Amino acid sequence: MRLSGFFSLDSDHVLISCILCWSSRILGTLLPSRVKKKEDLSVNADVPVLHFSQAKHNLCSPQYFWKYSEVLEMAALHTFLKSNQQTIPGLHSDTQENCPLTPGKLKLERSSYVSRLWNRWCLTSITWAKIFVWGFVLVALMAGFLFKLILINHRVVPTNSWGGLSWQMQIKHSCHTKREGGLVVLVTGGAGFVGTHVSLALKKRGDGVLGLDNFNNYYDPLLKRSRQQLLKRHGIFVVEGDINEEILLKMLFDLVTFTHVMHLAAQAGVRYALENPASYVNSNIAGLVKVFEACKSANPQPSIVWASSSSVYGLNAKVPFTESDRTDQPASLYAATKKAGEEIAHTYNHIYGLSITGLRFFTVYGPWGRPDMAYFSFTKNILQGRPITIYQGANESNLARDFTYIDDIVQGCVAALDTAEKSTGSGGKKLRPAALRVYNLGNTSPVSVPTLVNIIEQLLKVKAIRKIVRMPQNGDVPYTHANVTLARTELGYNPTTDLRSGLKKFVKWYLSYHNEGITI
Ligand SMILES: O=C(O)[C@H]1O[C@H](OP(=O)(O)OP(=O)(O)OC[C@H]2O[C@@H](n3ccc(=O)[nH]c3=O)[C@H](O)[C@@H]2O)[C@H](O)[C@@H](O)[C@H]1O
Repeated sequence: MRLSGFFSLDSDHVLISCILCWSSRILGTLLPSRVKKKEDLSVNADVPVLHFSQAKHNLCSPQYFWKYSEVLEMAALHTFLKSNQQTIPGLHSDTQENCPLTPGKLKLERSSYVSRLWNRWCLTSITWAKIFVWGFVLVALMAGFLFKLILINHRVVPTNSWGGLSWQMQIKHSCHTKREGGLVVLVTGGAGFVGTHVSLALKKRGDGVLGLDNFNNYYDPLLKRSRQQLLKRHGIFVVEGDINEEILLKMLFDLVTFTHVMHLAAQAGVRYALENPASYVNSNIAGLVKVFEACKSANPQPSIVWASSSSVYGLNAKVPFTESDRTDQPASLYAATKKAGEEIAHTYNHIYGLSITGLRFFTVYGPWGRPDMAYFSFTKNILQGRPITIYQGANESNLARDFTYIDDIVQGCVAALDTAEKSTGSGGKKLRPAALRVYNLGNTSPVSVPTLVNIIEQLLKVKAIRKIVRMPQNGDVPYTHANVTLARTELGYNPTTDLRSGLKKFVKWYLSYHNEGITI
């Protein structure tokens, strides 16, 4: 059972504190029977456990009292007795004089019923009943602690997922290269749309590939499981875990010397940020930092290629979008987190010498795609005879996207990995300046959304029921168009698939996937 990371949880601190506190109380309850002589009853105002005999006029005969962490109560009693010209037999005189109190400010109040019951309980001598009750409380707390320990370990270390010889063997096997100078790549978001395609492309040419995916339910996890099966058939293992699990990342980096990290795990989707903003911060910012941290600490450090987005151009009106254009007007939280990612990349490059390449993807589509995207949901709804909603911009203008086919994107990703310079840090320190790059990966020919629908209708041979509405304030931008000159020059990137050809392949996959009886 692994304990690392466990004790950092606040609730556990509380639980452990409870156990210690109640253990001391139990011991304390059992001890008073041994405190019999007056000389044992000196009070130190600095010590929270107070023993003193009670003044004659108060209640009945002198008895032994003791309390916990109640300096104020003692002080209040002291004030009361002083103002009534009383002393407390059994207390050292200097303690009576030096009590930390301000006469007149505190009032002696009659203790509560529960408190009196508690005192009476404490004053009785040791009994088997008392031992039994306290023993029971202690055992219950320990049981709660152990139960939580098991639960947390179950969550952090799913029995069928992390650790063990077989798990390590699968990782090693998946990372095995089959060509001279082959890359060893950790693909985060490995069971995602782009992650699956990039992993397959790398594996096919003989690189070692390990996937990492949390299989979250942003869209149907069954599709991710199907992609995982596909990857498995090609010898690619996908570790089930989140990029925010630092322990897992450390385990993977300890186990494998990755030459590259293809970081594709992210919270995607522009409009979903209105529903679940925290997931964007968690994955696209916190998760990105965790990945960079793991890479920075690795020795040797891998080179990193990661997915930024065309959405960083935001409200930029200048088209086509070029890498040097302004990106300080994000229209959605998704865009803002991707922009933040680019700035974070700059920091890790600057401080730690990580070689980092950001790729701004332009509305990627194709087989095994994401069901939340328009081309996918339109296909599904048209086939099911359900209406589709088409957004329009100002003055009834059509929205348009530089839809980019997955194979072209894969080509750009692989080229970015191949051309990435090595990171220059070691032992968490930069030794010399490292490469920091950003490229547009688009198709360079925007198509309007109604045209997209026309093509899908023709391919499906089914008419869409169109519902045209004014674009809501949901983070959408009216138009995207990539200038890919830089990627063309430096990566040899060359998109070749037009929207009709790409959608044809998508529809073919969609129909065959559903004919196999899998529902999305
Ligand atoms: O390039 C990116 O960086 C992003 O690309 C993608 O975002 P978008 O370009 O918004 O793609 P997508 O949702 O397919 O909507 C396409 C068009 O259909 C319109 N649209 C959408 C839904 C609908 O019901 N109706 C509609 O008209 C809609 O208004 C839009 O005009 C990725 O999802 C995102 O993760 C990110 O990678």
